[in-house]
Amino acid sequence: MTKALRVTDLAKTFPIAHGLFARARPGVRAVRPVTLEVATGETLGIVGESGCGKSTLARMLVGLLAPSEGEIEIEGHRLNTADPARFGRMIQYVFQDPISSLNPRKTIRQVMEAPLKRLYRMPRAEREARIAEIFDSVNLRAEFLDRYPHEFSGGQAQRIGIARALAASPRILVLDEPVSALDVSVQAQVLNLLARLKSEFNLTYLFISHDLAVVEAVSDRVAVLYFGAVVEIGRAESIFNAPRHPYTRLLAESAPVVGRPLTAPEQKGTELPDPLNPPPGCAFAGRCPRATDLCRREEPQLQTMGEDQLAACHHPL
Ligand SMILES: Nc1ncnc2c1ncn2[C@@H]1O[C@H](COP(=O)(O)OP(=O)(O)OP(=O)(O)O)[C@@H](O)[C@H]1O
Repeated sequence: MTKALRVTDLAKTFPIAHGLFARARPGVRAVRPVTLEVATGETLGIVGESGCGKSTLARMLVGLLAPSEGEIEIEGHRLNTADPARFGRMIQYVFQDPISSLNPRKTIRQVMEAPLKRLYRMPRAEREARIAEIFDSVNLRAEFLDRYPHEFSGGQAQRIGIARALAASPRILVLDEPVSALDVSVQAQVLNLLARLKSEFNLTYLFISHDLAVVEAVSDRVAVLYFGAVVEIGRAESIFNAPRHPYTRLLAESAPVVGRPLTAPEQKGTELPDPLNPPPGCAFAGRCPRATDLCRREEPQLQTMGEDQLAACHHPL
C-alpha cells in the first residue's frame, strides 16, 4: 500500500527561555524521536494524556512548528517549514475549537478564500466555484459565506473548520480533538461527515483525541503517546483488546464508556515524570506494576510484538 505520510525521528525540544539554568539545561523534550508511517486512506488515531506531546506533534506535522530533529515526507516528498505553502497544499489542521481559531473580523468567505489565494494564487471566479463546491460537500448553505464566525453553532463552526482545511485540497487532515467540544449528538454527525469526506476526497486522517471510544470507532490503527514518545502502535482492535504495553492497558481499562475522557485511574504515583529532568530508563516505570531494575535503567525501544503491532516495553503483557 502507498504511504501517505512517513515521519522519521521527529522530535521537539523547547528551549528554556529564562532563568539561571537556561543555558545549562537541555530544555523541555515535548516530543522524543517519533517514527511512523500512515498508509493512503488510513485513519491513524493518536491518544495520550494531557501533556504527552499530542499538540506539539500535530503542529510539527502541519508545518506550524519547526522540528528540532527529524523528517516529514508526504507521498514521497520531503517537507520543510521553510516552504509553508508546500506543507499547506499537502496537509491541513482542523482545530478543536473552530470559532476561536477563526479571525472574528473576517467573514467566512474571506476565511475560505485565504488558502486559495495564498497556496494556489487562484483567480476570483475559480475561487468562488471551489468554495461553492466545498460548502456543498460539507452541507453548509451558501448564505453562510457572508456571516462572521461567532454567528454559528459548534457543529456548524466545526463544518466550516473542516471546509477551510479542505479548500487547500490537502492529501492529509490532522484532526486535533475535532469533536471534543461538541454535544454527543452533533459529534456523531461530524464523525459521519468526516467518514464520507475521507472516501469522497481519498483523504488520510490523523485523529488526535483524549476520547478512547471515539478513537476506537474511527481508527484503523492507533498510536499511544506517553511522555512525548510512541509507546505502542498497532491495529485499533489489538490496541484496545490485546495491548502489549502496560500503559495502553491502563488507558483501555480506565475509559470503557463513550465520551469518557482519557485519564489514568487514581493510583500511587500517577504523576508524569518531570520533562525538565527525565528519568534514565522507561518513563512509565514509576507507575508500572511490572517495572524492574532494567526498566529504571534502560529506555525500551519499540519492538515488533505481533502482526503490525509494536510496543516499547522490557516486560510486555
Ligand atoms: N511552547 C512551549 N514551550 C515550552 N514547553 C512547551 C511548549 N509547548 C508545549 N510544551 C511542553 O511540552 C509537553 C507536551 O505538550 P503538548 O501541548 O504537546 O501536550 P498535549 O498532549 O497536546 O497536551 P493537551 O492535551 O493538554 O493539549 C508538555 O510538557 C508541555 O508543557
